[in-house]
Amino acid sequence: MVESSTFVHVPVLSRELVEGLAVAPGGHYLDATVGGGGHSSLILSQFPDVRVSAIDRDAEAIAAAQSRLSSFGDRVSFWQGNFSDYPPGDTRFDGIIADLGVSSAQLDIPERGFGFRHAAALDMRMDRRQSLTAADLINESDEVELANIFYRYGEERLSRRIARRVVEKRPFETTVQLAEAIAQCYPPKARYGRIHPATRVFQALRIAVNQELTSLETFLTQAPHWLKPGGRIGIISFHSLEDRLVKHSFKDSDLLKVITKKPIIAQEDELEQNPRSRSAKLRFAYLPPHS
Ligand SMILES: C[S@@+](CC[C@H](N)C(=O)[O-])C[C@H]1O[C@@H](n2cnc3c(N)ncnc32)[C@H](O)[C@@H]1O
Repeated sequence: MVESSTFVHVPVLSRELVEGLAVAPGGHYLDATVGGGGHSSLILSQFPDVRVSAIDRDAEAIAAAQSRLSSFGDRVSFWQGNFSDYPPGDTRFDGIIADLGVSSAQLDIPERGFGFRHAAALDMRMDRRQSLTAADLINESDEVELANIFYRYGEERLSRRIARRVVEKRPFETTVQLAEAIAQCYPPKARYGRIHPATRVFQALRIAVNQELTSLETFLTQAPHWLKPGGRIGIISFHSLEDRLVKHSFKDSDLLKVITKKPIIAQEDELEQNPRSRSAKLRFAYLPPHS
């Protein structure tokens, strides 16, 4: 179990997310990706009479958020699982937020296998009750399948070359072994650029292992039904495929009306302080009061 002090995540677009949610006095909010509890903590502390139901599929994130939000007592409750499987029962929310992808805390804990700075087993499962790991995908998928994953989810130009090398060199056990094999597919100069050549493939593998896009698609079809009339939904995405799904599901929804025609992005001050905010896009929609 990870101590909450080691599970640190600086939330992005916090001000914009909380403002855009237009929090109602006494309201009940769903944080579908509580992570380290940053966004929920802001909502609970700024609005003393609201409640938050918090979801995360990662047990360590839930433990960290429970500890961070303990001072709010029974104003906050937790559910561990995929937001696409959430059972809201008869509860309807005044607002729903999701801040997609991986947290810096998950990336920074070597044993989780999301990063490649330290040697660790190729895991990458957000929910460790799931059996499929990154090692399974890397060591068992065929070459075409791997190339497709690297290209589609990582926009990796050398997807085929990397897939061929992976198949030649496998089995891989550790993150570092895989990162080195990927780097060797690049000319030496490119290996020392600002972004490590394995970054895109690692992102792609993570998205595939956790089936992030299918989970998001299911969530986007269900979440509008969990809102009270007038309730808002705000989603932060970090990947162009995710943002496209969010944009189209809001625009094409029979239930929702779009609030943000263009996505909200981070301001200069946040971009300087938190490089992760560079790719963040926030979109809002609402359920009209008389729907
Ligand atoms: C960017 S972090 C959220 C950080 C959080 N907003 C904060 O302020 O600390 C994303 C979190 O979403 C979780 N997550 C990603 N996909 C999920 C899904 N389909 N269902 C539930 N949780 C998910 C991850 O485990 C991770 O903890």
